[in-house]
Amino acid sequence: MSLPEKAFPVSWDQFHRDARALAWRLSGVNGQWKAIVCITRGGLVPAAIISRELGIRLIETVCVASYHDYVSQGQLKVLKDVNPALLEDDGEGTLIIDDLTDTGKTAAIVRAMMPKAHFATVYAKPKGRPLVDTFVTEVSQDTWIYFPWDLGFTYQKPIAEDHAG
Ligand SMILES: O=P(O)(O)OC[C@H]1O[C@H](OP(=O)(O)OP(=O)(O)O)[C@H](O)[C@@H]1O
Ligand code: HPA
Ligand SMILES: [Mg+2]
Repeated sequence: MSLPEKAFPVSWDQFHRDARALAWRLSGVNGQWKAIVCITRGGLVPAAIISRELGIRLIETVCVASYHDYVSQGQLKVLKDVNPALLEDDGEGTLIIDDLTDTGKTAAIVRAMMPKAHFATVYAKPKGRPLVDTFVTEVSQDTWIYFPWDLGFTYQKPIAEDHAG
């Protein structure tokens, strides 16, 4: 297993600001969303922030798992489908939320369930970007985003020591 070249660590504060920025963008897209479908587990945190900002109280989940460790993506498994009531009208008026899109495979599976829904993520990498309607920040494909719920405080070597032969 090889780690991606670049690291993009995100603090709670930064994540809150970025998720709020996503809510601002979404508020300009549609007056009123019927419901949020959040893709667990990563979509749970931005969905909480966006539901608060946009006053959306109907929250549904679709449970998808794929990454077994940091980098390698296994077979995608849908552990729980969306409530069938939300699949009527092909998901029109529904907002799908995830923390990020990377290869776009998760987005493609969930989009196929609700083709008319609006798909939004906080972060996007180039391969997944065409599958997302609204996002806030793009990072390169060779970057790994470290979310605050996966991090703890650790000692950081000075940059100069990293470069020393
Ligand atoms: O665009 P893709 O290459 O499909 O990757 C993006 C997905 O990968 C991560 O979820 P993961 O499956 O690791 O599960 P988690 O949300 O429970 O951490 C992330 O939260 C996205 O849902
Ligand atoms: O860059 C990432 N960070 C965290 N989880 C992920 N799942 C796919 N890509 C990523
Ligand atoms: Mg996820």
